[in-house]
Amino acid sequence: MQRRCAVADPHPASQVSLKGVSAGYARTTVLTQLDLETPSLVVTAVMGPNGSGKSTLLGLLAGVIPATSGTVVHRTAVRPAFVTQRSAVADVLPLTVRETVAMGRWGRLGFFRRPSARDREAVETSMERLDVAGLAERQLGELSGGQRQRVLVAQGLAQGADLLLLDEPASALDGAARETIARVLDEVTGEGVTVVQATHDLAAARRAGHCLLLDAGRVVAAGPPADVLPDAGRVVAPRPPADVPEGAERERRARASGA
Ligand SMILES: Nc1ncnc2c1ncn2[C@@H]1O[C@H](COP(=O)(O)OP(=O)(O)OP(=O)(O)O)[C@@H](O)[C@H]1O
Repeated sequence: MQRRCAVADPHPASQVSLKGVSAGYARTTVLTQLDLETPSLVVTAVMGPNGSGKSTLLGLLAGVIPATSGTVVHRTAVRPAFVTQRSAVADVLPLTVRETVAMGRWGRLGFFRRPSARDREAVETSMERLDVAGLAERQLGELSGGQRQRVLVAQGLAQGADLLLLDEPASALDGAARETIARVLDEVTGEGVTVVQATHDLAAARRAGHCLLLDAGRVVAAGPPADVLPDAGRVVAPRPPADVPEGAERERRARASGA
């Protein structure tokens, strides 16, 4: 496989281009022969049923899961910010909210450099935007799931990357906090950031500029939400058990519907 970072991009409209990409884990191939583009400076929503490969795709875009074949071309060489639902480091260290968000700057600081005024400003601004500045001195471990989720998004934002990858950023949130995150994601696309988020939230996907629908590790639809989301019910609906042949399942449904 090839991972290339090009500054003079032949496809400036794409933040990341995948061609014939397969990827997965030690004994499992999850993503199969993916061809896709994530458009620059918009929010892309990645949807699909449980196990369809959304998190694996984000890991691939983040560079933490290698492609086993195909090419992955990033528009720039800047390291993407990757926000997962849990942070392994923050889980084991007794960190305050401010320290957790400041971890987003570590990649820029190197080991010995002290945070500059710009680093501190990025941390404070990110906390304010995600509405967690009032929690700055609290320990991360004392927060509710929704507060914690917003802190992790603030950490991703503080990194200052041009590609922000989020794995179900709103899963533990109430309506107001969802709105805060959705608004911030919209805003940052106007500030030079491309956003890709995996989500089961249809409202978040409708609001996105671009949608990718995955099923069983393949892209089954891609495009503007209005074109892609009518298919969401079909793909998100549970599939028949693997051992039931398709024809038998069709007959079972026909009998159940009285047809
Ligand atoms: N660390 C891992 N090792 C081996 N297999 C994994 C690992 N993580 C995920 N998988 C498998 O990869 C497949 C895709 O998982 P993935 O987490 O990418 O799906 P998803 O669409 O994000 O699911 P969900 O909606 O439940 O979050 C699943 O079959 C899962 O069991």
